Amino acid sequence: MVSILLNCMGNDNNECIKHQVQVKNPYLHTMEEDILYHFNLSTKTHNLPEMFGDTKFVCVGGSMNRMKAFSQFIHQELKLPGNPEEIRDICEGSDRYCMYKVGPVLSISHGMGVPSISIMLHELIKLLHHAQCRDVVLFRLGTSGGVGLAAGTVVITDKAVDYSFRPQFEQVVLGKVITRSTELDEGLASELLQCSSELQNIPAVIGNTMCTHDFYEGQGRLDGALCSFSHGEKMEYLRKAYEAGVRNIEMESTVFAAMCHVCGLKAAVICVVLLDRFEGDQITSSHDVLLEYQQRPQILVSHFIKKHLGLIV
Ligand SMILES: O=P(O)(O)O[C@H]1O[C@H](CO)[C@@H](O)[C@H]1O
Ligand SMILES: O=c1cc[nH]c(=O)[nH]1
Repeated sequence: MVSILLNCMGNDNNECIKHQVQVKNPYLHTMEEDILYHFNLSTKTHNLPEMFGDTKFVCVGGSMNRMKAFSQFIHQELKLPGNPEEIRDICEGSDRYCMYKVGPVLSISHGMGVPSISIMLHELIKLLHHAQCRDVVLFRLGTSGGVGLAAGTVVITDKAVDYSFRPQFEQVVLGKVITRSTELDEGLASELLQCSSELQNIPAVIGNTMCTHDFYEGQGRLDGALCSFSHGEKMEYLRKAYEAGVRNIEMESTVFAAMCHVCGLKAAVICVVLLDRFEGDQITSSHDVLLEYQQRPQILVSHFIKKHLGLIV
């Protein structure tokens, strides 16, 4: 990454443009202003290149509090000047998402489920494009249900798969289904696994992640307000998922992988497991244990970032 950065400081303009964040929308450049409505930012009212141009790592996760805590954590990890308690929410004018910038790291919340993260990603990718960012890596830092894995294990996603264990994301566009690949960067996943082996207390595996559109029936839970299947049918589905290489279940990975893939962005999904779904449905660990678990993907990615910034050899 450092060598690419150096290239972009020189005169090779084509090389620079090649590494800039791309959008796949021919209409975008014809617009006089682009309002990123859910971020409360706009190309006319904000100097996006100045605010975000040096961004290299974007970390996203469901909860606003988690992503605020991550920004404070990474601020300390990178030993940046200033008080981490005073990091400002760039999206404070909107109550949809929160966004914090800490040196080259952007930390953003995306809410729960595909529609919520998808809206955020449209605006995030446009933001990175307008800001002329280059060589950006995206990480989803999440929580998940494990499939044959103990609580606390971190799953680095190999393939993000749908309810039928297919590595694809289906989007309805103008009444028709468009299917997009959910391929993630293999090298990045391996590098993250290597990072986990350099850390204490971050048990990690690479496996497939199943993305569902619901936490309860959609993930085969028997404890929702509705349940239309038996315990045996649930176990059979989980067994089939396990055989297909699925090691965890969450609710955003396929659209995250698909949108990053289409736009040529390097991306990884790193989710900690909160329970083993073969053993139950309810999340019974204490608040403190869950808090420690959800810090694990953050510690892993912080280690990766520090290595890439040359802060650890
Ligand atoms: O912990 P986050 O990032 O929110 O991810 C997981 O947790 C939520 C469900 O509790 C879903 O959004 C799922 O994907
Ligand atoms: O079981 C779980 C736990 C967290 N998030 C999910 O989507 N499922």
